[in-house]
Amino acid sequence: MNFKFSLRQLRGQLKINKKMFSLTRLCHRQSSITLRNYNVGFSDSGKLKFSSLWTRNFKNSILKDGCQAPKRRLNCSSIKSGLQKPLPIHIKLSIGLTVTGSLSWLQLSKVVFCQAQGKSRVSTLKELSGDEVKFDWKGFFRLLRPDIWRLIVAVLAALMVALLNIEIPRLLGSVVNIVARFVKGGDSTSSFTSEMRDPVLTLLNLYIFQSLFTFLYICLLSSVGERVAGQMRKDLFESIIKQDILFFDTHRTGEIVNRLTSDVQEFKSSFKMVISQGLRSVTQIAGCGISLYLISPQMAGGMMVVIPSIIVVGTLIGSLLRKLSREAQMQTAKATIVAEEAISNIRTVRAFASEGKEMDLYNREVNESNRLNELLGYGVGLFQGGTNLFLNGLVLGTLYLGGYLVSTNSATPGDLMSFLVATQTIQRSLAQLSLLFGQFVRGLSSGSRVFEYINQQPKMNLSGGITIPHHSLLGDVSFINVFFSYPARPDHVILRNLDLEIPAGKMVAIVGSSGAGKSTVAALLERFYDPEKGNVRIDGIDLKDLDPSWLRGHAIGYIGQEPVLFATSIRENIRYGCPTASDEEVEEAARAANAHDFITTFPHGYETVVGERGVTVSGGQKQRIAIARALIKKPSILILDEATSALDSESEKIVQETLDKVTKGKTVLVIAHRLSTIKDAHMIAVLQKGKVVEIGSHDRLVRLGGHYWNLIKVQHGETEENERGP
Ligand SMILES: Nc1ncnc2c1ncn2[C@@H]1O[C@H](COP(=O)(O)OP(=O)(O)OP(=O)(O)O)[C@@H](O)[C@H]1O
Repeated sequence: MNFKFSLRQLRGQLKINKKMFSLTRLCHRQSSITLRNYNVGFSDSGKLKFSSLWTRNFKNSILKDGCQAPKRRLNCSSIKSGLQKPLPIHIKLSIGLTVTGSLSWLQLSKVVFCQAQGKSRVSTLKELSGDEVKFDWKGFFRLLRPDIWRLIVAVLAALMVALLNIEIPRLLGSVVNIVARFVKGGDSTSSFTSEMRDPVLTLLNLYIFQSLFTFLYICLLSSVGERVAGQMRKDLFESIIKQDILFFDTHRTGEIVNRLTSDVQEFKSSFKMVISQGLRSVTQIAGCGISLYLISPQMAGGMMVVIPSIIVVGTLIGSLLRKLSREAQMQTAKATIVAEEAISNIRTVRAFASEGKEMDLYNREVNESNRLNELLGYGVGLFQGGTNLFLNGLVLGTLYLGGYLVSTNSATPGDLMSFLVATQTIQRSLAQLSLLFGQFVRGLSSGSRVFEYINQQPKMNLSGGITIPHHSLLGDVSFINVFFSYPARPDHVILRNLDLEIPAGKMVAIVGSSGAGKSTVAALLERFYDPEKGNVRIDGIDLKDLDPSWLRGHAIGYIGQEPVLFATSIRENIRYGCPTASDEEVEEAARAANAHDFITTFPHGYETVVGERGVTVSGGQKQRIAIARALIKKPSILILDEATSALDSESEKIVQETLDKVTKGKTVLVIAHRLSTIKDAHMIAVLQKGKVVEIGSHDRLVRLGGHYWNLIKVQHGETEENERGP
């Protein structure tokens, strides 16, 4: 059994006791799933030792189920192991045969190694637990706290509306009784008007107060709902934007945006509806129930038998609908992700003439979403139709029973009227509750998804640590014995034992074949990730001790292959590098980046708004704006990650001249594909499989005739090939 984890990775990921821990490997092959649990210990020499604890094979039957009915869940409950505790394991097989699982017992290890179709990945327990995320009530009340008084007043107003409703049936009953009395011949001592005045005026007052309270609670609840949703969005965005780069490596943009938009929206609607209508319905049911009892205990008794049974049946059906609703929501999100990816990568889609394919893919997801939503609609329709039938039957029953009591003089026509109105109120409230239940559940699941991200703590803080004053920062960079794998693929070691020194003010180039790990070196210098072993230092200080926001905001300037500009003015794009920069400083940076001249030729000059993703400026111009953006923070260290490789030869020449000019006197790490651009570098390091295999000046490496020479030969061949043309 060969685990390709390094010891440090495991420790880092699992936060386990160093002596011993257990690890479960899910291995998915064509015909079976194997779960193997290992005890992992350390030999005297410090090497990892695995001893198999138990193995379970799940053969065709389970697999077939899972394959033929994608997304179906399989429960392999209570697999006993050699450990002291039973290990209940729940495996979820989803489409595409990705094996995930939620191993609730895993207190020792938080990471499960999954292998599916030969591809392996490590997932955190949280990731694996999927939709099992709980709603964070504490977090919710924290959001509510600033508006608690508004909420309390809103709740009281909603209660008042409900309480006033309770009195209405009785008053209507008394009105009916007066009418009935006058129909029979009336009372000679008083007139119809004087008899009617009191109940009618009271009713009118009640209706007016009800309207006022309704207005009050709706206004207050809307404002509380909006504020809570707004704060939720802010907290969510703050949490997302602060997440480690790993988070963005492992979550799709569409999924993240979905939580920020539809999930918050859904939660807000549910919140408002549940509090206003839910509270009102419950109070009305209770209040009208009491008045029913006061009017006629016999009829109220009959109702008390019927209503709880409706609630039980309603709850059962509601929980089925809830499951369906969650699936429908997830499917809708899936469709959004497909659309989002296609739209944001429209150029690639167009270049491959894949519009049809994308449409098919989207249509398929939308069709599935429609199917589930339609199914949900049928379910809800059936449920509501059934509830209506039942409740109307209830009214009819009341009329029948009440009519009988009136005919035997056990009740007055007014009692019957009161009873009917109260029953109708209860009926409406129950129907409302049945609707609300689905909404409540949808709101909870959306809220859980939002809080899941809000509560996710990044491992790396964005600020805090040492800052070096600008005048004393030399810009000496060193990589010392660095080992690194991307957290999303810990089994794949990218850098091993990397040693690299970039003396202050010098330029060091990294070359090597594609995938050798060149950009990874730059990512580590920007501290997007921490090395698993070894250190990256600036002026002898470990990056981990430096303030990351100072590091990225002041010390290092990055110029990449495909600069992304924001859809705002050129001035604001340059100022993005240093928000406090004055207009003069912006122009100074643009001049340094050879961008001022072309910017001033635009009709709106620096105020020209670049289109989405910077499409209104050419590649070379975009790159020079990006250079100005990097220069404005006056960094001591510059990273040029294939900064000219996406440009045509004319733009490349201009940008290269710019770069030659701006890099003078700075510590520069250049990642270069075109070797001709780095001939003058102080040092060239050849990277192969994450290791520096050759280092020296261009001349020295050419003389050596090794890896660098081979790269030059290959590139020379490519160039000739290109020049000759097809
Ligand atoms: N975010 C990531 N998560 C997981 N693996 C990654 C990530 N980024 C890069 N890799 C992997 O790391 C390896 C090195 O990638 P890197 O981008 O550093 O190579 P490179 O030498 O810069 O290649 P190129 O010249 O093609 O840009 C590749 O195998 C790549 O698949």
